[in-house]
Amino acid sequence: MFSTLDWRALAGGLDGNGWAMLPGLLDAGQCRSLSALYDSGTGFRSRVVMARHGFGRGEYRYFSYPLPPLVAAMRAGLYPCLAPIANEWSARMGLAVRFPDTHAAFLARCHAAGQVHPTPLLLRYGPDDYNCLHQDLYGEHVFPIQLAVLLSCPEADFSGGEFVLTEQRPRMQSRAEIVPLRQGDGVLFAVSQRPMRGVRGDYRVTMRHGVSRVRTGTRHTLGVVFHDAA
Ligand SMILES: O=C(O)CCC(=O)C(=O)O
Ligand SMILES: [Fe+2]
Repeated sequence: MFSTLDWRALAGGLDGNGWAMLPGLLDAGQCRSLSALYDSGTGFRSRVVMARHGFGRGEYRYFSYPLPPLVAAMRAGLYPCLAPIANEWSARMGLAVRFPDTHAAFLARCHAAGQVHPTPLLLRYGPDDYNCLHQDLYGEHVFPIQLAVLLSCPEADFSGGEFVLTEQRPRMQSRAEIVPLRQGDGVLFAVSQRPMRGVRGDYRVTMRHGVSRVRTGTRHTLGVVFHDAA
């Protein structure tokens, strides 16, 4: 399903910048039907009001299993394309962990360690809502790349609310990047750490992501994390 994408270019973006765009991953109808699930409130295991936890302002809901077919297909379909990149990152960072070829095998590992709760989620932001810079870590097992898809249409449905990534290199101050997503665009990005080539070999950089303040309207996002939660 995703094997026809230009994975050399995508791996180049992930290696170089810590993120890569998947333009037009979902069409407008798919975006609308996923967004509509949010308010229907069915098919979710929990709802989080971000302000209650100091995560920002806005809310999100984690899907329950079974995931909506489209979400399940993206999670299982992207994983095998990402696992080789994740394995190269592990090797370059001197980590022992290696990721199996299939998402089912990786989930079995998560589940055996007690990480059994599904992590794909829908987020909803209204005026003045935002998402603090964070990392989606849910236990010992971490797949180092995740996906977010913008379901709303910038300028038509909302203004502000930009997807922000920061990268912190050892002994240096953080730098930020904005990913200019349109409706249906996906962004693959590093969950927490990735290797960066330096003159004396690879070193680790720390990534965080968040969303700047929504000025007007409503913004929905789909988040797909590949590890499950404890
Ligand atoms: O709403 C967004 O664009 C970011 C969502 C997020 O934090 C995630 O998908 O992990
Ligand atoms: Fe996140």
